[in-house]
Amino acid sequence: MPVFCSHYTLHDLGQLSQRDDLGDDTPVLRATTDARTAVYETICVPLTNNKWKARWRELCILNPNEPQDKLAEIEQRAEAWRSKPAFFRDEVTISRLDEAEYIIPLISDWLELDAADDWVRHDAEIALQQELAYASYLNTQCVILPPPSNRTQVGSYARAVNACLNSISFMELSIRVPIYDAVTVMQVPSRSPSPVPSPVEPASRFSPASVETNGSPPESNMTTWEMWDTIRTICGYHPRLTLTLDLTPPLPLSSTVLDQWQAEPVRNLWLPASTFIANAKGYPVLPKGTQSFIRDIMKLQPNVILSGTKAKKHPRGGELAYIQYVKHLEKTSPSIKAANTAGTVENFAQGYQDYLQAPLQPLMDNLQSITYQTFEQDPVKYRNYEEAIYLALKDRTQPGRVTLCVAGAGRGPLVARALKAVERAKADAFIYAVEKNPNAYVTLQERHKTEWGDEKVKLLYGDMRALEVPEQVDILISELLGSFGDNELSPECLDGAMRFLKPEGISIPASYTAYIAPLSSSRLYNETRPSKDSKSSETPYVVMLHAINILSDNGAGISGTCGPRVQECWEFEHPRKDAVLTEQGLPLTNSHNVRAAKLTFHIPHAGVLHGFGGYFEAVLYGNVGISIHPERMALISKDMLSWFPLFFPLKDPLYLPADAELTVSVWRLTDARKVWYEWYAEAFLPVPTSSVSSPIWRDALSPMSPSPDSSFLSPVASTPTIVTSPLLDVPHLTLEVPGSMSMMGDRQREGVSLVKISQTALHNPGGRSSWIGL
Ligand SMILES: C[S@@+](CC[C@H](N)C(=O)[O-])C[C@H]1O[C@@H](n2cnc3c(N)ncnc32)[C@H](O)[C@@H]1O
Repeated sequence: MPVFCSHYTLHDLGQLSQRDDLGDDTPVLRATTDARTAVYETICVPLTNNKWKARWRELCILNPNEPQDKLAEIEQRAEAWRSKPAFFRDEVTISRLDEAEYIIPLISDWLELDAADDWVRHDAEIALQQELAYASYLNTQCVILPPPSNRTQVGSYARAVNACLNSISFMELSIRVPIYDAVTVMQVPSRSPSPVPSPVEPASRFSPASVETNGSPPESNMTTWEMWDTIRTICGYHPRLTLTLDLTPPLPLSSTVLDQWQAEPVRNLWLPASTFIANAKGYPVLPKGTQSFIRDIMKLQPNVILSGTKAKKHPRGGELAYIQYVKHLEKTSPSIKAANTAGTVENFAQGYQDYLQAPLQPLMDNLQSITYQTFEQDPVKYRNYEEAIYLALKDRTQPGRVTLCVAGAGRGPLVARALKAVERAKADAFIYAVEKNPNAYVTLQERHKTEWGDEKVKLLYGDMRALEVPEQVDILISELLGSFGDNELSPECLDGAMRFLKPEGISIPASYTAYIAPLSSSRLYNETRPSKDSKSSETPYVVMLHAINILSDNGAGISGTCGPRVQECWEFEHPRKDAVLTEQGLPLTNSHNVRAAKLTFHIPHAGVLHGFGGYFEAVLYGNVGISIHPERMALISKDMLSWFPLFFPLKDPLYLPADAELTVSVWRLTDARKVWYEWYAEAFLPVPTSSVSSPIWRDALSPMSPSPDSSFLSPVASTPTIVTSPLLDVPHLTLEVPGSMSMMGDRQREGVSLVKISQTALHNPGGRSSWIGL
């Protein structure tokens, strides 16, 4: 549940201090009582007051027009302060420990950590350390830092914050960042102390207004998200660095640009009364775009800080109308509603969001009963399997007894569903149930004795790749699927089981397909980063993806060659026709289960790539399937609980500018003992050909590439490397557009080259960090 917080300004506290009924209360204590009576949980107050601001300015911003002896005296005092920074009691708003209990302190917003002037930055950093040390002493959990305002000095701001993070333990530093691009570059910082006369050499600290003339960097047009990205990157993705997203600026027309924030550690939303508009009755409401942004971001459960609500900006409703309205948005947030509805994945996954789990190895390991029990809670998977078996039975034209085999029966739920389907189809059927887990086999024996009986079911104990079955069957049913389809070795196990399927027999599932999408998620990056364990960033994890953003869209990109937002890697079909078999009907090698994919994604907005989401979709029989594909799961197997996606991490984040084209290579590889995945990515930026002197043309298409038009050359040495769009890479360098592509603006593609801008390492070569045992 988000915590609601009321912002009190120094002016508000000043007014409270004038009240006759204050008694023993301080203004902060009274503000806390008032807010908590009015359904807020906490209050947010400036940590310091104008007395501190005046002292700091007096010490740190010198006026060169002052007489020399006065300047020398101030400098003495300033040095004394720098050597032992401390507050006087009347410079802080919270001087009693009991005042601090329900407080989120705001660090002084006039501190210019990003001032253009070196001295101002230097002294602002000392003051920041002083304020943070005091807030930490007060035992506050989180403080809010003012936003950077001078984008050319964001690096200095971030360096100072990083120094504070490393010197102060426990406390979270939350940077207030405007949600959208409303901050302008300031040649003269707006928070600069009072106007000062022109500078005198050499003491540049005399004047913050004198800056950014000679040799200063050009004005930056960073978006606010890029500004945040710079800060958190400089701070090394510090786990105690969070965001206070300021909703003061109006939102952009395109909401997808705001999706970036979904993947960030948003701790607080700063929501001023001025963002609200009055509805027809005069009550405060939010514009449509802001409503839907807040509903979406509620899945991160940020605290909501309401500001300026006492100012009577809107004719009706009073102060409480704002909080009531935001609470209504929270209640109607799709993710909160889903989380509160029994039977949904979101409800089932409570507590598992973004929690990394090692994928199961059901072939190598024997599963625990509790794991089977968790599978068996899934209402959708078994329903769809039953339906697929039922349809397969109904479609049969041959008369007589039908034989089925459940390969990998576990504790027997698919045997029970197969029996139900047989009953519904009124078929004469016999079922073999194969299982290699000796412990689950006891449960199977129990159910066989008490529920199923010899007439309907025969149990077979052993590995389906080696076991002999008394007769070939008509329908082979299995569920050996992982989050990426083939990652629990279904292809290898079913290769072994195909011996006991009749030549014209049916496999349920008939096929399964692996998909990936490029993801941003600072949380998952933090969990898998190499500093913890070098293997951790080369291991695919099962994870209920939550605070993430899929960076790609369905656009073809400027080159016209990008695929959809979530793309297919490869497919496995059963029964399969391509393997060379031994006399025993087993494949000679596992080469036919090797796969490779090279996929190109369009990245519409700047973002940081932290890894890939891995998903699968399976055709069970006919039009019955199961899917965790993010865009199709609701249509194919809504509320199916058995699989969370896979996350393929990257060791290092890869920054992608807007309109970049990302080429991702993934391999499924194998030797005699194991199967593993390797992956890497390259980023390209389309530029007009005229600006490219000599493009390096790509080689012929790789024979491994499943889709010829998504293949790129392997990286070449020089940086930046220039390659052409795959579409342009045809014999004689003529532009031949395949039929499906010809709709994409040829005008755009003509004259467009792709400049390579970055690349990741190859992850998990040879399966050195993660593999699945055969
Ligand atoms: C994912 S579980 C599914 C269990 C059950 N069919 C269900 O749907 O609840 C896969 C089962 O297949 C078994 N299994 C995996 N590989 C096998 C093999 N090569 N031979 C026999 N059983 C196998 C595992 O022990 C496990 O019980």
